[in-house]
Amino acid sequence: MTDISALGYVRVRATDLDAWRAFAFDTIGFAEGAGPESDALYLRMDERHARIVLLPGEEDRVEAIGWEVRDHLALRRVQEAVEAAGIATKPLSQEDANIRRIEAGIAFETPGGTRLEIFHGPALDHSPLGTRFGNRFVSGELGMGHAVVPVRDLEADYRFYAETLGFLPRGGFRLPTPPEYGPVRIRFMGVNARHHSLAIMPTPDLKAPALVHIMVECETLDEVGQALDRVMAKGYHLSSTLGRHTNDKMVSFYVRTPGGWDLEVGCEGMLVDETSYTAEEITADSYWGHKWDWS
Ligand SMILES: Cc1ccc(O)c(O)c1CC[C@@H]1C(=O)CC[C@]2(C)C(=O)CC[C@@H]12
Ligand SMILES: [Fe+2]
Repeated sequence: MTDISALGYVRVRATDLDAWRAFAFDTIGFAEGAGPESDALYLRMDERHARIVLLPGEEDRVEAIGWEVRDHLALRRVQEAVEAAGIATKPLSQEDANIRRIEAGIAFETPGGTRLEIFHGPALDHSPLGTRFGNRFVSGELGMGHAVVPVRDLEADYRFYAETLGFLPRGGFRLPTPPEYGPVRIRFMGVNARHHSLAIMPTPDLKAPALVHIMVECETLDEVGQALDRVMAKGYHLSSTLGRHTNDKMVSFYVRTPGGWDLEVGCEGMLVDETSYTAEEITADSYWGHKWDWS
């Protein structure tokens, strides 16, 4: 089993924080968290000070994906494994750890160039979670949700996540590419009972680190439906209609964030029992729904 226990946080650069404010707090129902970086926006979902951190920037891009480990021993094991794979790691400075409200962490890049941070010891925010609509998120030991990341060389990153970091393969989905390309798959990977905390998507023309989507899970279908109502009423671009995925059984919709990537808002995700699970290939993304709008 992997030392990585959950998706902890995502830090992104954002060009339009006012748009993010209206989207995150008034539409989706994140709570506003507090933090030391002036002008940054902290999206809170639970007792962590923030799960998504939006930093003012010249462009919209992902800065780092933070993966949580149990303690400093696990952090050291991950660091040794990454170094042994020939990838240099850097400890986060005390200042960087303070900013993230964590005890300690390291940073490095995957072979494909995604910046990862591995951390332990998050400091908790015990103040009541003031979400605008009284909505609740499913996180805790399942982590904040999942991230889907585009990678140029899928095999290289897939092997790194699986063989070096110990992520568990949780199946794939073949993209409808021409047969002469050979099989091209989105790969799903998990680190706990959440079906996937990460998916990597082959993107041959990728130029800079990016995000395809982040998924957050609501406690109830009503919360998802109410968020969908608000998204529609306010005229956000619905990237995909409501539907139920075949692998994690999640009922979700996708909305285009002010950052240009999608937020997947879901509920009813299944829990994986590792004693009996085998990684499967799904042949449809959904049982129903999920009609994509690429415009
Ligand atoms: C298939 C699937 C199952 C569970 C998920 O949480 C999930 O995000 C997906 C991916 C959905 C979707 C897809 O399968 C085809 C390619 C898509 C449309 C993308 O380009 C982004 C999301 C992808
Ligand atoms: Fe997803």
